[in-house]
Amino acid sequence: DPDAAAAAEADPVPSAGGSAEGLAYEAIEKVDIFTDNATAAAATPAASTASGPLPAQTPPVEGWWQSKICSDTFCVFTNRRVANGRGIALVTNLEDFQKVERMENHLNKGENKFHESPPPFAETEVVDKGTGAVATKPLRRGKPLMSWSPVLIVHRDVLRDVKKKDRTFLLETAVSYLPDTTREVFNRQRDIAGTGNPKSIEQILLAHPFEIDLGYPQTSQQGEDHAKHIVNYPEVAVVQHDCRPNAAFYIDNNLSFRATVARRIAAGEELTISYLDPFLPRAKRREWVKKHRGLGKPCPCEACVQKNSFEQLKKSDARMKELLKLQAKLKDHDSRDITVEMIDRYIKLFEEEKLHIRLGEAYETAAHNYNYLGEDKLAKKYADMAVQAGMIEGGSESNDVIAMKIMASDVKGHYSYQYTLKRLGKVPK
Ligand SMILES: C[S@@+](CC[C@H](N)C(=O)[O-])C[C@H]1O[C@@H](n2cnc3c(N)ncnc32)[C@H](O)[C@@H]1O
Repeated sequence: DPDAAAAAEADPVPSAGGSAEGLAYEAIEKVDIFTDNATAAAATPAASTASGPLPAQTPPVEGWWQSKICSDTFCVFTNRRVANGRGIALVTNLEDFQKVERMENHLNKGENKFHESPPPFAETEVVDKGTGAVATKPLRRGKPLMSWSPVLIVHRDVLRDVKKKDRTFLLETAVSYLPDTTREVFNRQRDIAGTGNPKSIEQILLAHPFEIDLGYPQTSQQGEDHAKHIVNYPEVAVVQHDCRPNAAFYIDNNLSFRATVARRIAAGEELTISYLDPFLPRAKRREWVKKHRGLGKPCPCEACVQKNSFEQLKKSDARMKELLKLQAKLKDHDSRDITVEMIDRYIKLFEEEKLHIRLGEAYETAAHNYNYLGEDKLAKKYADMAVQAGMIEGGSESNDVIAMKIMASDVKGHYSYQYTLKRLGKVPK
């Protein structure tokens, strides 16, 4: 996909201001990297130090390890045994590395599997999109699909602050430290279609922007420090974007990526996730996809493209406008004019707009609002549905699921019961 490659080259960084030029910068040491790796040849050694190359650095078989391959405060780290031998590599600063190191027990809990074996989808060419994952059988809502621990974690500022040649070297070195099987899986995503023209690691990171935040940096001197990291899950790479996707995903407390079917998928239908916020206005979604998904073309999915009838698109825009307006009212405890019909309409709009990856939020808002009006049976029904949807969208340990379980267990005992009626002095005697 040379167009995508060119696009990524031209605009490689989701620029948050500033550039590599003019920043304090330290040349990284030239090293002979780990010899047993397949990608070493592709690595571009950065400027050598005056004293010449350092001896080879070989990570230990077990344990956390800090290489001396750094650029400024960003270094390459690894643990080749963690997550039951899957291993992990990082390019980040010492403090954020230590946060991940402390998560070892969590990383070891990664399930690292497709929930069905072989997975119920196959890699297939999708018209206008490239290689994607297509269902090989019908899949029901709620079916868990996959759970994978991360193999590469890169501080977001590496892509902004480290010079291209050096960051390429850091990234290639990090991947070279992964155990053989993991490295092979990683490298496969660089050329899924088998064109013989692999993507750079940076293109891979930007093509599928999963982000985690490791929390507020303790050593922060300036307000602009942050701990946002781009994370790679190679097995997920084949799943392409749709603004109205049929699979939901979240990153769990163990940093594992988990995907679940969000609406019924027919055999032969592409399995998709949303790479961006599905609530963005359509124009923004189109713009984003065009810029970041390569090909220089908008996303060909139904929710974005012009090839659908203009009427359909206008309807979708109108639905979103109505939905957001209703949502603002329903989320405001002080609204006085909410009716059962408005709540029903709100839910219907989610379904019509195919926002199946956000039903948890819709059902939760509905449950609260029915309860405000004293409609305890409907409140209970939607609280239960919010629990089910929340498991798909954020997992059983997510705050929303816990809160909705509590509400469902006793709707009349919940603060929201008859809240609006009481405020308006309308509580039936
Ligand atoms: C993580 S990869 C997905 C697998 C990819 N098709 C491949 O062969 O490597 C992300 C890339 O897939 C393509 N892609 C994903 N979703 C797309 C969409 N909705 N429309 C067009 N291209 C898409 C873009 O080229 C994007 O950079």
